[in-house]
Amino acid sequence: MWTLVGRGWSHGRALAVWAAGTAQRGRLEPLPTPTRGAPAEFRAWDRLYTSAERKEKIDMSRFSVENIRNFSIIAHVDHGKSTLADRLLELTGTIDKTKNNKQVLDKLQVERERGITVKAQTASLFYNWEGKQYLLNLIDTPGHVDFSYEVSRSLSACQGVLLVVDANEGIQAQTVANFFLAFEAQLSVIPVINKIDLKNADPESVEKQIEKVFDIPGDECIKISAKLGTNVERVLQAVIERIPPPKVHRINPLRALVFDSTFDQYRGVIANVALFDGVVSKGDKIVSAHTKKIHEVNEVGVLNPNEQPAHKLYAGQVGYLIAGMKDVTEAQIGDTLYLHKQPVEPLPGFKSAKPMVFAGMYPIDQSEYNNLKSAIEKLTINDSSVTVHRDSSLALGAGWRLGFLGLLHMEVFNQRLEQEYNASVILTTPTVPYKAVLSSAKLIKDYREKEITIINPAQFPEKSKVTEYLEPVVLGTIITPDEYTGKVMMLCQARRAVQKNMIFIDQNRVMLKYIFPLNEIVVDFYDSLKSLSSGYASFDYEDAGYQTAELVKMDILLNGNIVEELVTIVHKESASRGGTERGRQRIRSRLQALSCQPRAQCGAETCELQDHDLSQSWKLNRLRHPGAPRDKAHSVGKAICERLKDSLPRQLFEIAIQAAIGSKIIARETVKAYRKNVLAKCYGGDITRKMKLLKRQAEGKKKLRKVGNIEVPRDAFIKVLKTQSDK
Ligand SMILES: Nc1nc2c(ncn2[C@@H]2O[C@H](COP(=O)(O)OP(=O)(O)OP(=O)(O)O)[C@@H](O)[C@H]2O)c(=O)[nH]1
Repeated sequence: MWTLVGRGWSHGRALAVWAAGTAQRGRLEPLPTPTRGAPAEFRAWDRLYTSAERKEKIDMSRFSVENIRNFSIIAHVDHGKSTLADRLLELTGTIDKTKNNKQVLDKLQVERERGITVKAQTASLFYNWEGKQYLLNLIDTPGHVDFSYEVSRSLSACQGVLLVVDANEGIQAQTVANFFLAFEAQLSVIPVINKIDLKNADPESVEKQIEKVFDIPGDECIKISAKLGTNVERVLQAVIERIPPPKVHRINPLRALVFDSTFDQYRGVIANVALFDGVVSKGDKIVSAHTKKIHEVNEVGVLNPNEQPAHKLYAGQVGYLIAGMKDVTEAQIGDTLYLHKQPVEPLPGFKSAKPMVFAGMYPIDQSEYNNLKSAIEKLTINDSSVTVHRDSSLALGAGWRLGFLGLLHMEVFNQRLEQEYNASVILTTPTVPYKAVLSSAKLIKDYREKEITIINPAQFPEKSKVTEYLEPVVLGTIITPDEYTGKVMMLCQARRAVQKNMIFIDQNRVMLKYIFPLNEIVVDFYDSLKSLSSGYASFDYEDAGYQTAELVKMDILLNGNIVEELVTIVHKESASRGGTERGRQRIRSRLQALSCQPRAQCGAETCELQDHDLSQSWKLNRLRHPGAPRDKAHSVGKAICERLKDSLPRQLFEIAIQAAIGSKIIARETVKAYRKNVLAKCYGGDITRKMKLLKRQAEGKKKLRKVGNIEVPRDAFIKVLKTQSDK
C-alpha cells in the first residue's frame, strides 16, 4: 500500500518533493525494511510530510487499561532481541511477513552497518486473543554495556520484560546486568530461551542456569527460535497472561513521562511518552515540569512501528507527541508533561547518565563550528546520555569536551554525526574522569571546590597542589567457561583489579566479580578478554565510585612540542620504584601458582602469561624477563609512541616521538624522513660534490624540522589508544 495515493499525489509531485528533500538534506536517511508492501523509495518520500497528512488517525480509546501490556525485550548482545521483535511484529500483522524482515526496528544507518542496536525502539502492536483486542507496546533495547542507559530508561515505561537468553551461549554478563535492572524496577520477567534451532543449543542447561542465577522456576522459560518463528506465539500469550496492565487513572489530570526523544529537522522534537494519568490530544496546551514552558500539542500518535497519528493518547499507553519543541533544553528526557493550569506531582524521572569517558571534539575547519554545534545539539536530543562542555585547544581551536558511556558509544556518536548530519570532526584521546583533592585553601577558593574532576588531562594539577588523586572504579562481572578462569584472573590482576566474588553458575561456567579501575578496562580490556577466552567470556560493569590512586601526567612530544591532545594520565605502580618486599613476595607466589620461574630461570618459550596481554602483566614480566618495561607509565608511553609512529605519515624531515613525565623522557620512537635522492643527477663525478649535496640536504631538513608543521591525521588520536578491532 502506497499511502500517498488517493490524496492528490502524483508520481511527478512526489518525485519533485523527493528531489527537494534530497537537495536540502544532502542525502536520505537509510530506511527500515519497507512495511505494508510499500516500495522502499516511497517510504522515504512520506517522511517529508507530517504523519497527519498521510494517514488516518486511529482511535486509541478502544484499548481499555486492562487490555494494555507495556514490555521491553532485554538480553545480552546478539542473543536475538531484534529478531524476536521482527517475529512479534509479523505475528501481530504490524508488518508483512517477508524474508527481508531483518532487525526491522534497527532503523539507524549505524545500527544496520554495525549489526547492533544502539537506540531503544518502540512499537505498538494490536493483537486479538481470545476475542479481546490487546495493545502491546514493545520496546526493543540495545544489548551492549555502553547503551545500558537506554535499557534502564525503557524499563520506566514498562511493567514487564522478555529476558532473552541464547540457548547455546547461556547466561552472559549483560543478561545478569539487565535482569537486575528489571528486578530492581519490580517488573515481571518472562525468560525466553532463544536459538533452540542451533546445533549446539542446550536449552535444558540454560533453563537450569536461569533457575540458579535468577531464581526463576525452569518451567516458566519459553523455548523459541526467533529466526524460524518456533513458539513465538507462546511469547505473546505469556506477555498477556504474565505481565500486569499498567496501574493508571484516566480521569486524573495528564501526567506523561518523556522517556525518549528524537529530533526531526522539519517537525522539531518528537517525544516518546508513557502516560501515567489522563489523556492528551492535538491542541492541548502542555507544560514541561522541567522548564515550565508551555507548548501546544501538534500531533499525538503511536509507533506502529512508523508514526501512526491518533486522535488521543490515554493513560497506560505509550506513544509519541509533537509540540513544537525545538531545542535540547526544551526536551529533557525524564521530564513530566502536564496540562496547562492543571499541575501535577512530577514523576521521578531518571538518574542522569554518568559519563565514563571524555574526549575533545573539534570541527576539522573552524568555519564549520556553528554547523557542528547545531549538529551536536540535535544529536544529543536523540542521545541524551552524552554530556557536552565547551573547550578549546591551541592546535584545534574552539570545540567541546564530550562525555560518553564508553568507547563504542563515542564511536557510534561520531559515526552518527557524520552520517546523519554530514559533520566531520576531530576526536582527541579519550580519558576517564579523575579527581584531585586540592591541598591549599587558596586553591580551593580559586577552583571553588575542594575536590575537582579532571575531564581534560591537559588540566591535570601538579602533585604539589593536591593531597591525593582519585580514579573512578567499576564493579565488573565476567562470565567465563571454567577452563579459562586462570587466564581471566591473571588478566584481571594485571589490570589492577581486586576480586570480590566467584560463583559457579553451572558445572562448567564461572561468574567472577572484580573491582576494576575504569581506566584499565575502558579501552581494550574487552578485546583481551575475548581473545584469551576464544570469544567465550563476557563482561559487563557498573559504576562503583572512586578510589585513591597514584597518578602522573604523561606528555607526548613531537619534535619537542607537546601534543596537548595526546596528554595522558597514567597510574604509577609502586613497583616502578622497586616495590615493597611484601609486593615482591606476592608476585613470587603468583609465579609459583603458575608453575613459572622468576626472571632468567624461566626458560619457557611461551608461558601462560604470554597468552594474554603481556605488556599489561608488567610486574610478572619484570621478574621473568630482563629488559621488560619498567612500570606502567613506561609501557603505556612506549605503546603510545609506537602506535603514533604507525599512524603518522612520513614527512620530508625526521620526527621524534617522545613520551615524557615532567622533564624525563621515558619512551621514544622515530619516524624516518623521506629521502630524496639528491645524487640522482651525479653520474660518477667528484666525491666532494656528492658530500656537498648531501650536506646541503641535511641542513635543509634541519631547518624544515624546526619550522615543519607535523600533521597528525584525524583518526590517529583514536588509533593511538585503541589497538584492536571494535568491541
Ligand atoms: N540460528 C538462530 N539465529 C538467530 C536466532 N535469533 C537471532 N539469531 C541471529 O543472531 C544474530 C543476532 O540477532 P539480533 O536479533 O540482532 O540480536 P540482538 O540481541 O538484537 O543484538 P543487539 O541489539 O546488537 O544486542 C543475528 O545474526 C540473528 O540472525 C535464532 O532463533 N536462531
